[in-house]
Amino acid sequence: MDLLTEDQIAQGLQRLDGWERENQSNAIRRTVRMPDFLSGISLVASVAHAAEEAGHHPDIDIRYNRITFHQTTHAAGGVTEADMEMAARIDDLVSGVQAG
Ligand SMILES: C[C@H](O)[C@H](O)[C@H]1CNC2=NC(N)=NC(=O)C2=N1
Repeated sequence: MDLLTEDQIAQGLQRLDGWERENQSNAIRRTVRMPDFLSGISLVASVAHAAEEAGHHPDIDIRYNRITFHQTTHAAGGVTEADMEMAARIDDLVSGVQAG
């Protein structure tokens, strides 16, 4: 899959909710704060199932109730359309459960 240009990434971010460019790891990321640890883990489980379905997987950092999703295409070495699609699926799942 083709890498997106920086302009394409910037345009894609405008259609997503709370995602930002992460230059160090050539990814996009979103941090979500959940009410507590276990609701964060439930969100991660929902995202994990969606990722399996899509065949495309976020890197996930869990710190108590704060979950950061990083999306990059390892095989391409950067951000692709598959990352934008997975980010949108994560947004849908977060919208269903998020407290703030
Ligand atoms: C064979 C399989 O499709 C690949 O290993 C997929 C799996 N999920 C993946 N997820 C992400 N984020 N990047 C990849 O390059 C990737 N590769």
